[in-house]
Amino acid sequence: MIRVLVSDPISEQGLGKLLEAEDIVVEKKTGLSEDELCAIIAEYDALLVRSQTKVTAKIMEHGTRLRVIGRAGVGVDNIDVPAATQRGIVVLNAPDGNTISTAEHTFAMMISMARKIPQAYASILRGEWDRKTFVGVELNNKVLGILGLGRIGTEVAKRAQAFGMKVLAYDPFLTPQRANALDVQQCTVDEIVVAADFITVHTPLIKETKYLISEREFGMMKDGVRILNCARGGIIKEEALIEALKSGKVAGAALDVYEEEPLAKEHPLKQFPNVVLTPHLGASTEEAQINVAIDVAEEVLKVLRDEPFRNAVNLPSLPADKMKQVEPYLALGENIGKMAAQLVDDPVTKIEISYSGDISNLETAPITRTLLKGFLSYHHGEEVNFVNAPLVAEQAGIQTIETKTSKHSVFTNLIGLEVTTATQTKRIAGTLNNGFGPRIVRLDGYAIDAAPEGRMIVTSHLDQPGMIGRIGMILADANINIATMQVGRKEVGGKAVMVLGIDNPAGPEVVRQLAEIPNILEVHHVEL
Ligand SMILES: NC(=O)C1=CN([C@@H]2O[C@H](COP(=O)(O)OP(=O)(O)OC[C@H]3O[C@@H](n4cnc5c(N)ncnc54)[C@H](O)[C@@H]3O)[C@@H](O)[C@H]2O)C=CC1
Ligand SMILES: O=C(O)CCC(=O)C(=O)O
Repeated sequence: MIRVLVSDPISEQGLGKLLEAEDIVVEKKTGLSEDELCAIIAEYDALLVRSQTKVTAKIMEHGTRLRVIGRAGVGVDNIDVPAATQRGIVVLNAPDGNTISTAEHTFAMMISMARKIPQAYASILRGEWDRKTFVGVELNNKVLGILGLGRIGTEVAKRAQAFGMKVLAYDPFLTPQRANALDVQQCTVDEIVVAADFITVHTPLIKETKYLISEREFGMMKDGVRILNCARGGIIKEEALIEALKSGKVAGAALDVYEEEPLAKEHPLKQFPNVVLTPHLGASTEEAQINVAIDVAEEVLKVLRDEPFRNAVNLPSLPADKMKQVEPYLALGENIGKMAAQLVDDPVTKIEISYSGDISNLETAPITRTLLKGFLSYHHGEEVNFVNAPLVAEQAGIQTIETKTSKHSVFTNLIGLEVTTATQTKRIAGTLNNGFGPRIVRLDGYAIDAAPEGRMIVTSHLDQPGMIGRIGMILADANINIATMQVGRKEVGGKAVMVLGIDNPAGPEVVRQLAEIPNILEVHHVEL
């Protein structure tokens, strides 16, 4: 039985697909400490969290069965993603489901701040009827600066335009065409900081965005600027914001996220009457919580069922149609990798993977990963998977190079692998042949045509009379039946290769006898 642990409150309605699956047991245990999670996590194949559970390396270390961690939301800063990658655990998020909720919350915060709605409401509750203190400002004709024009930033821009605001935006991935289509003015961070009446951030918290708005930026801003953060605490430096509020430079701030959450009971941000604070509520709508739960449950189910999935944060993400195009090549890539691993005897320093012909137009990253997995798992075993294969290669000191050429050779598509060790270079190439399935078509530059499957004896030898007979005799004496045979050579009497498909395994003794045949240069037993 597959077991899934849900360790934060996640919409039950959204988890439907997981709850209905007959081969899956879903257990909900919320509010657990790190130690409590460590004690039980070994029983589960998947862990689903929102933002409360901190999924640490220690928890993953105990999660020996863990294959996937699903985050019902966007930010994965509560998950130690490098530790998950190292362990080959897929980390998934649900990036789309709470976009509108967070954009709407940003807008609710902007209007609340501009019109002092929370402050006015509190005064009414105190029994006052004060119509002077709460004079606000309009959004109409104001300049809104958006840092980070991704999913949420874009939705905020659209809403701001509907309110008559002029939108300036900075995002390193914003193209002039997209800026044009969204009717936003593309600017630098500094240009925005200088010109904006309102500034809102919608980036992830990463090295490049930590303290994106700091003392220097506050110093450049217009007097009376208003600041919003509904993304992540730490994009705006709180200490600098507090100083700018004290000096009057900043006329208002609206914050949903903080450098430390929950916000401390006595936090200095609570002393300002012009600051609106919410406790990380951007995604807290009924709709968003159902959406993110549906998305994450569907994706986790796919990982558990070995089906293609989309939203992994520690894997290259591919749209479903692009994934479909590369899927037929995955098994070929994995088998090329596995075969190469069994044809070299000493440590590998470099792996070069080349794609030529039609395949070069595809998103080949998943094929590269499966090929690396096939190669590395021969020595590293089950601990290497699709997620951690590039990392395992890097940690093993193997340089990985991927090249592409759209030129067709004899084949319309060709995956080539060149593996370099201190003493040799081994080359294998395979193709996906319409109607014939995957074939190995080159071995060390010699033309062959072998199905990458089952057990094989692969030799390199001098092309001399009697070679095939001698090899056949030794295999016959060991009661090993030859199912298929492929020989490749470039010239009569020169070097040649042979690939024999065999029906039963050839042990080390048989391989030793084969290696002793005169003019045999190399013999390998390969099992795919
Ligand atoms: N308050 C809440 O409850 C919620 C907060 N969030 C947070 O909102 C943020 C944005 O989420 P999405 O729009 O879904 O993400 P997204 O990935 O669609 O957009 C982020 C954008 O930031 C841009 N970016 C990266 N580095 C940048 C830099 N140095 N300067 C400017 N832009 C940069 C990226 O190019 C990207 O377009 C994330 O931090 C997410 O965790 C998301 C949902 C709910
Ligand atoms: O689960 C939540 O409410 C937090 C949402 C959030 O911050 C995110 O999705 O990045």
